[in-house]
Amino acid sequence: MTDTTVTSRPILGEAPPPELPAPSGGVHFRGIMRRYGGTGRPALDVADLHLPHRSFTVIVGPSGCGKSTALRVITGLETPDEGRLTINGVDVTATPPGARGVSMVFQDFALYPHLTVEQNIAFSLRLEAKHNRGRLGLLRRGAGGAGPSRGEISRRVTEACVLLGLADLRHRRPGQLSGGERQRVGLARAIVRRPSVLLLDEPLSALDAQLRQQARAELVRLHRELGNTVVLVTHDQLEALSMGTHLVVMNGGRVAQAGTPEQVYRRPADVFVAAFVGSPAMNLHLVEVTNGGGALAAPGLSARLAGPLTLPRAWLGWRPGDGVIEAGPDRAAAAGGLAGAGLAGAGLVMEGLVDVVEFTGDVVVVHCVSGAAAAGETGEWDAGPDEVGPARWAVTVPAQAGVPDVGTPLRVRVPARRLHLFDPVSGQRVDEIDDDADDLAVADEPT
Ligand SMILES: Nc1ncnc2c1ncn2[C@@H]1O[C@H](COP(=O)(O)OP(=O)(O)OP(=O)(O)O)[C@@H](O)[C@H]1O
Repeated sequence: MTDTTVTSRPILGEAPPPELPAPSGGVHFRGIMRRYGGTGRPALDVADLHLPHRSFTVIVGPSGCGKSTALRVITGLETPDEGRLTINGVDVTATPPGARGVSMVFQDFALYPHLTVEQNIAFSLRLEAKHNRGRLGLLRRGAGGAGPSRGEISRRVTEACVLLGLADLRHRRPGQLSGGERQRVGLARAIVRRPSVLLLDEPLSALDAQLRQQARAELVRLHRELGNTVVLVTHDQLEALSMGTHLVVMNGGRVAQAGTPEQVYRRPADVFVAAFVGSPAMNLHLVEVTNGGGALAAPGLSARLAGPLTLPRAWLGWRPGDGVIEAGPDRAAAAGGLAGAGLAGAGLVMEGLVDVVEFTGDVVVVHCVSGAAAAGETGEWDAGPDEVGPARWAVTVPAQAGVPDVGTPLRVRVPARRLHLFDPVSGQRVDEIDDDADDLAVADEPT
């Protein structure tokens, strides 16, 4: 993780870091705690999180993990019970929302239905001008005073309309716009104030798939053109991984991991992040550590490790896109607990039967079962949290590569550098697999 990304209190870990000088730009959470009702588990508990100046940070996490609370703390709509928030080096913890240089776009865009596009976009600037003139006692004298003048407002509104392709829609009301157009008005209204920080709370969730795709590209382009700091909250895996320069994964009010999308995807810090980030989700198997710590085993699964793993069990993870399908084993091997052939192979070998084939366009997701499930035994198929057994797993293949039939035995090999190991008790990552290294924890070649 680079200096410009983020540090945070680990989910299971030590005390927060000592006082650090605030990074000069961007948004910095320092020991921020927000507890609704003053008791119980905090909705937000962030020891040290820096969203760099001019970055595009995407925040993801399950429902209720504190994403919106984090945005509301940045806007000033929510005051933390503890800690400090700095924006571009200035402590704004006690600064009112309107004076922070922050704009927020909400999920429903919150447009005024009786105002035209142009009036909606100009609204906050007009309010600001009126407020400032009134505050300075200049209203009666009719002077322009502080705040944008009428000409300035008109210029900025025109600029925002052009930037977001709304020039021809200026005189329409929100009810006469499509969802995508409304979304652009919401954005125009936020950027017209020239915020140094732009917050987007699931702004694309109301759009259909095609509009969403266009809107994603528009947001990325807008960020490039405006050069401000953007923070976007989403539930969408594609948005999480594709849009931002930085990704923050939250869980239970805390930052589970922060880094570039690639870092988080390729080296999840714990089993929660591993399971949460990525679609289709990472395959995770609770496995026995065997052979003096040098191998992993479970029904339908075999892996050879380079260095000893000093745990009796581990969570083993691999992404569906990292598996390479080999010639299928015989049905008995797939059903019975792994095939001896796999033991001599590369990092991990999985064997099972094709259960469901999911066509998604260019890629096919092949869902497999192994162990008892593959043998057709009745009862509980999925391994519970304390049971060893890779009952179900998935591998993706290009559609043109040919799709295996349901019921076909399948053998999949996963290179060592694409394996992930986690402590079954703490959930923390325990391997040291490095994308750039040939091999660290798991042997890549047969030994
Ligand atoms: N005003 C409030 N009073 C009491 N509890 C609240 C309040 N607002 C939020 N919470 C609680 O704080 C926690 C975090 O809520 P928050 O809205 O930040 O989550 P979120 O990650 O944005 O969820 P979602 O993805 O569902 O929008 C939740 O447990 C929620 O129930």
